[in-house]
Amino acid sequence: MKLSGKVAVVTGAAQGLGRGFTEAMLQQGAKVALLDIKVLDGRKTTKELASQHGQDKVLFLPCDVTDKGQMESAFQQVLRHFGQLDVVVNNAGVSEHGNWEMVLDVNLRSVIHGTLLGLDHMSREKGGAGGLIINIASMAGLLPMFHGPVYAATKHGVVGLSRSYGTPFHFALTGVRVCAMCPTMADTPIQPPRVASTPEEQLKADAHWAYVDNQGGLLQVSEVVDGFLQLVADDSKNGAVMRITKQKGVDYQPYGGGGQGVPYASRNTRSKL
Ligand SMILES: NC(=O)c1ccc[n+]([C@@H]2O[C@H](COP(=O)([O-])OP(=O)(O)OC[C@H]3O[C@@H](n4cnc5c(N)ncnc54)[C@H](O)[C@@H]3O)[C@@H](O)[C@H]2O)c1
Ligand SMILES: CCCCC/C=C\C=C\[C@H](O)C/C=C\C/C=C\CCCC(=O)O
Repeated sequence: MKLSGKVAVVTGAAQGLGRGFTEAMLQQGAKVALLDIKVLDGRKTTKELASQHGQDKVLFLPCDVTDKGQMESAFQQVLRHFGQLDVVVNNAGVSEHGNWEMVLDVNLRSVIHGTLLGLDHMSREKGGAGGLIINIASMAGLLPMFHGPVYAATKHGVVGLSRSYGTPFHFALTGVRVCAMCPTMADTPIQPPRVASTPEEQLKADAHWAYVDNQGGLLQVSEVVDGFLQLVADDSKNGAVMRITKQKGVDYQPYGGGGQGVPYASRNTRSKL
């Protein structure tokens, strides 16, 4: 997809990877709605981006992605403000912590909801023009993570969701590509400090940073953004799961076939479009 003239929604856009994706899309001529629960940071980021790219190119909407009403209202406001929607980036996420239900709500439930809203507004079968949904998973969506079992479970869920909506069966109806990105550890505020406040936390932090150092350090946000732009540009990628690591850079998780809905989509669904 060429981004010039397109409209995107990015959740968790106030900082980190979400800010990076937003900035990159603005540079390529898109307009972007930034959604985040951090209102002060979101406003500050949006102001900075507006001064570089133009006030008419950005819109900040305070939004807790776990609140279904707030998400629905945010999507409505984007359509009212910009008049169209072409790209949804479900990026907001939190790392593992004591409240596992909250990790599940932010990292998986809200991504499912954001995907369904994106499909509602962009699907050809519902009068939309088609589009692109990129769900930000993690290498923890493909590997176990000893200090993040719930985090890993949510990211595995994001990969399964994206692969399933990214099948020919759905694309024939919607014209919406759905893909997932799986970066390894990246240099954003989500990373824990090297020095923790309790011995138990220190044990985890030491193991975490030993893993990061052993992998060649943290990815820079720009390395993840480069992969993101490749995925946006390549219209042949649907249901694709992009990996980004220090060792191999950008590549795709290989999968066998199955569960694609191809015979049904080609025999029945396609002929109705
Ligand atoms: N940094 C990494 O190592 C890494 C690696 C792989 C995947 N990821 C994933 O990338 C995504 C972005 O992470 P990041 O590293 O930029 O982290 P980050 O903490 O810098 O940014 C996350 C953003 O999400 C927002 N957010 C959190 N909960 C929210 C909610 N309920 N409603 C709205 N916004 C909310 C935060 O306010 C923040 O702005 C996450 O899904 C994360 O799991 C991160
Ligand atoms: C001590 C708490 C660490 C919290 C780390 C925070 C966020 C990291 C998020 C990334 O999405 C994780 C990315 C890749 C990790 C994948 C597998 C790790 C395997 C090794 C391990 O178990 O640590």
